Amino acid sequence: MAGGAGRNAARAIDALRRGWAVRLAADDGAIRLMAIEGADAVTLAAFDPDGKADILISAARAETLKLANQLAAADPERPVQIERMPWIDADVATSIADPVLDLSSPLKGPFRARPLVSPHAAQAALRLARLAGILPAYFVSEPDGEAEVEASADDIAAYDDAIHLAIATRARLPVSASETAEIVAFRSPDEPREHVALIVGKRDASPPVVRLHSECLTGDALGSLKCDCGPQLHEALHRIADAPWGILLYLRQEGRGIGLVNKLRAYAMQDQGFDTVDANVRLGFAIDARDFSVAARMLDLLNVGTVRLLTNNPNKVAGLEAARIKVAERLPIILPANPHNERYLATKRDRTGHQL
Ligand SMILES: Nc1nc2c(ncn2[C@@H]2O[C@H](COP(=O)(O)OP(=O)(O)OP(=O)(O)O)[C@@H](O)[C@H]2O)c(=O)[nH]1
Ligand SMILES: [Zn+2]
Repeated sequence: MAGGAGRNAARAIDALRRGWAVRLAADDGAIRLMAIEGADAVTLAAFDPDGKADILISAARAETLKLANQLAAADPERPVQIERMPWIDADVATSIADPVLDLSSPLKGPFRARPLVSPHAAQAALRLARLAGILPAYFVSEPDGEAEVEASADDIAAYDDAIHLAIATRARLPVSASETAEIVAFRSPDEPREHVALIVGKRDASPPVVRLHSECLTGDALGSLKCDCGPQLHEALHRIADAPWGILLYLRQEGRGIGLVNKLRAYAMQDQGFDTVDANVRLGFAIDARDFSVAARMLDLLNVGTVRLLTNNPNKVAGLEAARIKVAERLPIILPANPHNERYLATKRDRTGHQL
């Protein structure tokens, strides 16, 4: 989709992060949005001088706000529009948007749900929030004639499609696990995240040992003990180095695809007692927002059709196979727990199907 669609989605992401209005169109209508995250009295007055804009949130957030009994069909994918009350200013809206604040700012209410103007545009809006790495919560109004940033639900749906990903460059990269490794960088004209592959060992006809590693700044770079990412990354590199050959794909899917800031919000929720699954859901995201077709595309570009996959996650196997990469073997990668990640690992085992 290089070109128009990518440009529209990129502009919409940029606009939302800056607190600017976006007009989002779908086959069933159009809406005008401003992210609640970062909104203040001034930006809100500019977006909505009459104080009439409603609020758009995820179904999960609506449930926490005790709106579930007002929803026609309890569809977890369907966003919920809350009627704007005079007492909902930018600060109250922020407490509606951000579940991390629930303990410190008990919620006002009651809230009233209203029919969605355009359910498809509203759904695209929530997807756009994940792509922008912001909370899925907006001020929403009917579009007026003003020229604004405009995007369509189709633009948003196509945004992180890996189809235009290509190899940008490659170079020798000696690493502690292997002095002869080669790094390959991938880039897409459609979106800014640059994925990399580290190829270790001498390529032969056997299927390589492959690790799909999703970015985790806290675990990979800071030595976080809350997850198993850092030790898994290093173990994977050594296991690959011990094999005839292999590839580590470093995927820029921070926080299982919700971005660093939202992951840290999920951590704040975990500080309040929620587990990793409930924290994601309460924020208004899927339990796992990753799409592994990007990894399949990278393997295609490296002319690899069959892999031996280092993972405990059956969804990674299924994701590759759905994208026509054959997984000849799944190799477990299990590391000892520590007191800080015990519960996280147990949740992966008990609630997300990890084979641990
Ligand atoms: N949203 C969210 N993301 C997290 C949390 N803890 C870790 N992550 C992210 O989860 C991802 C972990 O990815 P992987 O280790 O590749 O995948 P996995 O699903 O655990 O599967 P394995 O291949 O078995 O390790 C990284 O993107 C982390 O940033 C959390 O509590 N919340
Ligand atoms: Zn991690």
